[in-house]
Amino acid sequence: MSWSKATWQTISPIYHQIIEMPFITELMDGNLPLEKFQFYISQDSAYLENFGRALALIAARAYDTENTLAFLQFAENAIIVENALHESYFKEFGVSEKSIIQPACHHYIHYLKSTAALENLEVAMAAVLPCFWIYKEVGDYIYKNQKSGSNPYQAWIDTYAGEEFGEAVKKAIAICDDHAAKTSPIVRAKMTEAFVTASHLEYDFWDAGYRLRSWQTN
Ligand SMILES: Cc1ncc(CO)c(N)n1
Repeated sequence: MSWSKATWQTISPIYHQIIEMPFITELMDGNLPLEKFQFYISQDSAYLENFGRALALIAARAYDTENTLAFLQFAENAIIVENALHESYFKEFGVSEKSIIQPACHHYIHYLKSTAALENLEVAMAAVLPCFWIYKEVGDYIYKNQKSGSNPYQAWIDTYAGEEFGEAVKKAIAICDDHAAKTSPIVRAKMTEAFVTASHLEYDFWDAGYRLRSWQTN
């Protein structure tokens, strides 16, 4: 079995917990409170900027130009999506400019950046994979199961269920499988561990959005 198939089986319980989260079910039904969506997109803007930086770092470390190019394109795309958040969603949903990076987002982006900088390249690639793959699965799930009628979050839903994102996800999975096949069992196990950790952080990111989890300052 490929590394990616085996690893997806490992995180399957986390994925199933994610699609049952109130953030996801309410987003799907269109009744997620605006305040929660606003919190989420303001944090996701910071996330995407730093996800792009982690991807660019992996691009610089790649073993050949083909993989450098693939990760540069992923990085560029993360920045393009971040720009779209600013251009349309921030205005549409009344989100003000840059906000403070709150705990779940802070944890996730620093995990990705330190892994991209300090761990084996293969492990770094595995750490960023859930950001692609879980979003694709969640995007498709929401798209298929949404109620008919208007949903204020429709444009957001369409972004991640789209074909273009699907192609990028397939490519990222194939690159990880290729690297997993060529590396040692020890590094492969660390790849799996990184994928599991990032999957937990994906869960936590939505959970923080639903609970509006912020730094405690009193
Ligand atoms: C937290 C998070 N993970 C993954 C994606 C998809 O790139 C995103 N926009 N936000």
